[in-house]
Amino acid sequence: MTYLVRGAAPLGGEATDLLLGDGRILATGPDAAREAPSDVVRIDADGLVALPGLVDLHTHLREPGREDTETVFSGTRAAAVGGFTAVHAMANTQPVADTAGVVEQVWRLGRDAGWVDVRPVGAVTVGLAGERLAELGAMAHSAARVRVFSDDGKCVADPVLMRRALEYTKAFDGVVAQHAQEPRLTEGAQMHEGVVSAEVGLTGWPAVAEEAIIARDVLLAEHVGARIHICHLSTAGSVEIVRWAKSRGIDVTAEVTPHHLLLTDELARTYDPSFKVNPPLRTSEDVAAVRAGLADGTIDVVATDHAPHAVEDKDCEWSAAAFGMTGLETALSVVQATMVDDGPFGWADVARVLSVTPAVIGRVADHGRPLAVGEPANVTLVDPSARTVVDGAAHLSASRNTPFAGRELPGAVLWTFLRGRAVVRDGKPEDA
Ligand SMILES: NC(=O)N[C@@H](CC(=O)O)C(=O)O
Ligand SMILES: [Zn+2]
Ligand SMILES: [Zn+2]
Repeated sequence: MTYLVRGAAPLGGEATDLLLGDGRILATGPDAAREAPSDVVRIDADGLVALPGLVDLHTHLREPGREDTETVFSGTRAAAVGGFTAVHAMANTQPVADTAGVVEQVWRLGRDAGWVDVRPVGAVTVGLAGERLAELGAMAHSAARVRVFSDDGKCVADPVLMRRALEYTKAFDGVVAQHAQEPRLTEGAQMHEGVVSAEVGLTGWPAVAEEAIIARDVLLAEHVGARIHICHLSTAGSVEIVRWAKSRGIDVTAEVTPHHLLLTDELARTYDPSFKVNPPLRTSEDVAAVRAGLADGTIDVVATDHAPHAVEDKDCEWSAAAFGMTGLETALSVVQATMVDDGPFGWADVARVLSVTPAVIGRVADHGRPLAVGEPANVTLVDPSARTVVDGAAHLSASRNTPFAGRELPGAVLWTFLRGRAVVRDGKPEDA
């Protein structure tokens, strides 16, 4: 199938036409209509923004092990509807993705589902237990070609193991993505430690638990000469540390989640576990700092940390509930709300933090590329003028634990093309 996308604005710039076919962008501008075959499918994209397909560095797909909450199929279908064309599948599955066998299984499931490209993340340590390094090289050299390694959900707390992991991954151009949480400082913690935790009587999680690990690890990365990535950075102090590390030339990148760009610990007053997440929602000062850090490039990317959970693990009292929120289907809207409509970003900046840079960090070929002739046709068409009230029941994820339910958010993904194939049309997955 060949598609003629008429009048879309690439990266929010001047409107033009795009001809997509044979998996590639075949032509742009006046050439597109001229070169279109007679059976071309025309898409009126007036008022739509064209972006390179989004790339998520941090997605929990839950397969193998918790297929009741998400599968590779359901999660990648939700991702496509959210405008993504590639996702990194986190390693905290059951069994843990700590062998070439498991990462190849996840990679194959992703390929067979066909919604987005799935890049499995390999665990840093066996069973995420933080004791022995997993077979990092075997995962890197497997069919899944793992480049991102993370014990996400758990911190690689042992500095000797962290050092070794940085040394090994450097050898094959990989990166360790650290879930920065000093475990001794967060025992029993339920939410951000501050005024609100004291008032509602929940055990607090101090900002320093995150910041201490980031400070340690950027220094370790400098010592070893390796690159390092920081998962879901959430505090003003963390932004300062990463800014300092970058100014020193340390090869560090960092991500922020949509929920940490928009929500604060005030929401814990509701005792609604939809707002329970790791790291916890922080203060409005932290939200301002992560927005500023994303705006000035200290924070490189937005990553969803899509963390689906079963109803029984969320529909219970706060302290018994699981940590985590879904995010694939709302990420672009939250970035538009916080950084475009209410911030300094243009659409080229959105493409940078949600596609171009995550593809570079994850070493994902064919994604985050310019919308130019000859490039792979991984393209997302967005209507920035749309307004939607979020309804978890309408989401395609197998889980419903969105923290944005009932909120009106801007923007809607109308079309997602994976290598020229329309996997989402008019906002719906192609099989619907
Ligand atoms: N973010 C969360 O609150 N939970 C994640 C783990 C993680 O990202 O640390 C999960 O796997 O549920
Ligand atoms: Zn994490
Ligand atoms: Zn996570």
